[in-house]
Amino acid sequence: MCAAGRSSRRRAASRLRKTKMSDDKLLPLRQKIDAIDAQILDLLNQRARVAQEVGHVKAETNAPVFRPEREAQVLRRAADRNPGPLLGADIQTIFREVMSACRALEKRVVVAYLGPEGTFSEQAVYQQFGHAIEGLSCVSIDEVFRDAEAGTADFGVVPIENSSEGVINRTLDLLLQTTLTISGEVSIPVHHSLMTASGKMEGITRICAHSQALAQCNAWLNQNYPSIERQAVASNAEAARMAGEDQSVAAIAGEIAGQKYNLQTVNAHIQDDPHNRTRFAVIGRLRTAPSGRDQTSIVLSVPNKAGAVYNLLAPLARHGVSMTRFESRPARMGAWEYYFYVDLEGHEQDEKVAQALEELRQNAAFFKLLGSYPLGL
Ligand SMILES: O=C(O)C(=O)C[C@]1(C(=O)O)C=C[C@@H](O)C=C1
Repeated sequence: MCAAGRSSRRRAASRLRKTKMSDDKLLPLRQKIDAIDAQILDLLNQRARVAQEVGHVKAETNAPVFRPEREAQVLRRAADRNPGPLLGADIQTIFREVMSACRALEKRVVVAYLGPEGTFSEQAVYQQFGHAIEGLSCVSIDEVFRDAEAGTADFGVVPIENSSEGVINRTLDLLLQTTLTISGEVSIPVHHSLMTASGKMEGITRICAHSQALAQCNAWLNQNYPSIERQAVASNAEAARMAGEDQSVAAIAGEIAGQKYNLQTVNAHIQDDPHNRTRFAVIGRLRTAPSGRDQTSIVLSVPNKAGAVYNLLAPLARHGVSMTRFESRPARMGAWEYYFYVDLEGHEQDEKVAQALEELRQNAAFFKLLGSYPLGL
């Protein structure tokens, strides 16, 4: 064997010796991990058996299985008591999945969302419910509402506002009409990437994405691909599906959609706002109990006269209720000029909130309580 071959064998033998020395040191540590994992496994199933008993009590009293207020309290407590080194957010992710699995022993909730699979809406579903659920992919926000109203789904998750592009008008319009309530809110960071099947832009004649994503990446597209046609489609995941089937199509989508449809990233994080986030509403037939840190959403309308809105909201200041969000939307139907979507700090069952809501209800030309729910974690 030549010198080079002998040298290569020596290096390989040295690597093997180092690996064996390392494994000898790792063995007792891995045995410690195995012993702790056995305790975790036992404790998880102890917890699951108690959750099953909870499920039996709920079945006897026909009580709702999903309790957003209770889950918010469990997650807050886990993060507050977390001594580290695990990060609080990672501890909450773990406990969310533990509760999701326990809840599924009681009932595997069905959650409708704007599909297809791989959308940010689907990510929001998992952020709220964990993964032990049955997801129902819908082709439109309207269908999500219909499935939740019809009981085909227990809950729906719909986009309500994007930090770059503002409110999702269709969701606001449907919230006005629906019999459903808002029982939760989820906010997730939205990172858009430009993707193609080949990972290159040669031969690309169309860039497809949801209209919101095209708008959120408008400056970047103008800067980098000003001459390629842009086409709005039902969702980013749909754009990813198209790009996976057509070599002339590029998609703006998230990493999950890209992986699902076997796309390669051409450019990552192309959204114009690096802090781009989308807020989702969880809708269902559930009136959520107080969790200790809640928010209440309402819709109001007033006659079109000077100072009407200012006077209308006076009860909030009088009762010391903080307004956290205020959106106006032209009334597409009904007798009023505008509807005002208002988010308040507190739960409808809190005394000062209840008093303020009663005054608003009496003074407003139109009043609808959309729901009280735990503040996003
Ligand atoms: O406490 C309850 O009501 C439960 O059903 C238990 C549990 C949990 O695993 O902690 C599971 C589902 C609920 O949404 C809330 C909490």
